[in-house]
Order: sequence, then structure tokens, then C-alpha cells
Amino acid sequence: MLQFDQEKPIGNLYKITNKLGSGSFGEVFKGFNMETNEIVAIKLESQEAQMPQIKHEFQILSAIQGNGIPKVHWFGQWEDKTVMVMELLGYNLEQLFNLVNRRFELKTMLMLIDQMVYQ
Ligand SMILES: Nc1ncnc2c1ncn2[C@@H]1O[C@H](COP(=O)(O)OP(=O)(O)OP(=O)(O)O)[C@@H](O)[C@H]1O
Repeated sequence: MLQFDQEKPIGNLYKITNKLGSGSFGEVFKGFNMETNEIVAIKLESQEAQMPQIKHEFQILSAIQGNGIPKVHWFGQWEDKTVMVMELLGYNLEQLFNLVNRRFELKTMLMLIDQMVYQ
């Protein structure tokens, strides 16, 4: 688990509030823009990471902006971490699946397939 000073603003603008989850690299937190109060997602990766990934993710996200792809607001160094501040997305597919007792209707499945294939 990453250690950091939650009170110290990221890029002089963003503050972390709570953890959303973690992936194969990095941890993702909910936070907000101190000037506008916009809620954001903040991904942190240790600068000590053996195989740094977050810069690649930042470059790819910046290149493929669009529907369902979080907009990147800020990328840089903070304390001893590399940080990407991005748009906060809603529920992921697993969370939505759980909300409907792990059973999607045929219509939902067809809409998902349509999005996966054509968007
Ligand atoms: N922009 C975002 N808005 C809201 N939640 C997010 C956002 N990005 C990531 N999360 C949540 O944070 C958690 C970790 O995301 P992360 O991108 O680190 O890993 P992952 O995509 O789940 O897995 P992997 O790193 O293996 O691809 C997930 O539960 C995901 O739903």
C-alpha cells in the first residue's frame, strides 16, 4: 500500500479523499479540484516501480479520448509518486453486473457487444 501525505495538494490543485481500488500497478483514489470542487480520480504509481506503466497509460489515454475513456486533467510527479489525475467514471461493468444479480438481459448484452465492437 502506498504511503503519502494526504494533506499535501497534488500539482497545487488536487486533494485525495478516499481509495477507489487498485490494479496490476498503482492505486486509484477519489479526489477533488480545490479551485472548482470537481470530483476526479487520481492514480498513483511509486517512482520505485520495477516496470513503470503509468506514463504509457497517460500517453495512450491522451491519444484516444472519447466515450467511456477518462479525460486526463493532470500528469506529473508528487512526493515520490507519479500521478495521473483524470475524469471520475461511474460504475465499471463488474459493478453493474453485480447490481443486477449477475444477469444481464439479452438487450443489454447486445448493446454491450455493439459498444465493444464498434466504439
Ligand atoms: N477514472 C476512474 N474513475 C473511477 N474509477 C476508476 C477510474 N480508474 C480506475 N478506477 C477504479 O480503480 C480500480 C483500479 O483501477 P486500475 O485502472 O488501477 O486497474 P484495473 O484497470 O482494474 O486493472 P489493471 O491495472 O490490471 O488493468 C478499479 O476498480 C477501477 O474501477
